[in-house]
Amino acid sequence: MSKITKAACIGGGVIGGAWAARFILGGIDVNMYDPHPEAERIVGEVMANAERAYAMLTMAPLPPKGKLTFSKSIEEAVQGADWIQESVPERLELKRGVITQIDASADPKALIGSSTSGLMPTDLQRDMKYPERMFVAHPYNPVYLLPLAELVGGQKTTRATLDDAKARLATIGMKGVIINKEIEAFVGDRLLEAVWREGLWLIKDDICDTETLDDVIRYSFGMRWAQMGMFETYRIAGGEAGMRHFIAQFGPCLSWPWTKLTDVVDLTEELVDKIANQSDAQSGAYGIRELERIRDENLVGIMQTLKGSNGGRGWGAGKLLAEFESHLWANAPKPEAKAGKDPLNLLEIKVNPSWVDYNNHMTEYRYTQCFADGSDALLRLIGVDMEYVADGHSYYTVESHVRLLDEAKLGDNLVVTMQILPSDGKKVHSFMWLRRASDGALLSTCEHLMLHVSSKEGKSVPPLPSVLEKLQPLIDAHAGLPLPEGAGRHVGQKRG
Ligand SMILES: NC(=O)C1=CN([C@@H]2O[C@H](COP(=O)(O)OP(=O)(O)OC[C@H]3O[C@@H](n4cnc5c(N)ncnc54)[C@H](O)[C@@H]3O)[C@@H](O)[C@H]2O)C=CC1
Ligand SMILES: C[N+](C)(C)CC(=O)CC(=O)[O-]
Repeated sequence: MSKITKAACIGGGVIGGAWAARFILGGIDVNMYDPHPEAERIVGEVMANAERAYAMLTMAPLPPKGKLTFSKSIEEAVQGADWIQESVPERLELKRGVITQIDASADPKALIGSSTSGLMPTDLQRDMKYPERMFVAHPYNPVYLLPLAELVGGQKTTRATLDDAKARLATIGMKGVIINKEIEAFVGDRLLEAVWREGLWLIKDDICDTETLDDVIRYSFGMRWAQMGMFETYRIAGGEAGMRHFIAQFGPCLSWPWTKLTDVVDLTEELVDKIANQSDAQSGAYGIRELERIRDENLVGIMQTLKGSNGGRGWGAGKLLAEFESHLWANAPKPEAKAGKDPLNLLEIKVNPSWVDYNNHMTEYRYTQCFADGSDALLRLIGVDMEYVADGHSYYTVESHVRLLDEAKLGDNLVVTMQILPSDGKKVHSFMWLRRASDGALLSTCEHLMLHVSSKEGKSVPPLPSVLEKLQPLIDAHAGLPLPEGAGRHVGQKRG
């Protein structure tokens, strides 16, 4: 599969900095050019928030981080890059000049994406020598978490360029959506501008203030839109008769009309003051980076929930996250099952902010998650991968007993180790320990029982030989070990 091996980011503000973070956390080296005197600080702060977000987002093994280098010119930045992302301010002349400069210095085969929110790619590629490789890759803020990029070609862009861009974006967890025809503001910003335009009228006309307007969005259709778009949502709203009934009922309202969409609000100084003051009253208690972190935690939670939706198959951005994680696992170095008398070292995990509860320590079900992920790590070790599961074989957990012995705190690095208790492969009985990495303190234990099943036959069966030949040496190596303290306990039994 084609991938991005080296990227250049031209412009490192809100969007360019976050593109750089997406590339770097995807294991890609980035050359950045931005003449802003504080570009390194700004990109560094975006990078820190992005790393924090990824630690919450996924347990899958990210590749080693790419290297970030600041360049002194566009010419220097684009050397060796096979993906160049332009993210300079939204002014046609400036962007066209920058893109023409990139074109003149870059490898003629390198792809050149523009982050423009609405300019036409045909206008941007006008002066290029190799315009066929230039397109709009319009992302959404924050680029390191939101996976969409609208891919829009100009008159001289080839279809192969757009297909290639889409395939490469998939390797960094992004969904490239190819837009059929070029149009100002593409699809997303056309929709957003309609809502934004109407919102400005509602504030100007004192129908509501900024906080009320935002509450209307976030307590209602904002949540719906994270998981289904407008058409799927309205299909459901049509009841059993679906979309046709919905249009029959609400179509006529469009001409009443309920919007002022054709009118543009005059952004007078008075209106800008009004909006800015209301916005300060609404959110001024938080700094921008703080708001970014809150936003990121919420987005991570939404994506993780969507990953578990639809009977575990995932939905929308959550399905994409699951596919990205499979890609990461498939590309990670394969762990080897080393048989020996020591407990198996299975997993290292960091306690992230969304795991901490009102008692200010890791909430109880996350202990269980650590052990579930620990037993998944054992399964990877013995060759139970997605292919094996797709073939109709798997292990199901049938029993587990977790003891909470000490508190895991925000930011702690945790380690899961395992001793395999007497088992025959069809049954895997184990004992796991969760320890704090810094001082080895024991925080929790779990006694755990899994059965190997044939999902086609709906019953427990022995594992296939390919798995048993990796598992048996581990079982044998631990066979003579004494039972760990805590194994075989019942709930409420005194320690000792
Ligand atoms: N902010 C947003 O929510 C989104 C913005 N975009 C698009 O991304 C692009 C950048 O927007 P932002 O990052 O928000 O702007 P920004 O103002 O945060 O960043 C622009 C950066 O470009 C740098 N710059 C200016 N001239 C340059 C040059 N000649 N060469 C290299 N760097 C130069 C500036 O120093 C600045 O750091 C725009 O096209 C915008 O429409 C796209 C999606 C969302
Ligand atoms: C406001 N904006 C036009 C720059 C917004 C975008 O382009 C996309 C986004 O992230 O909302």
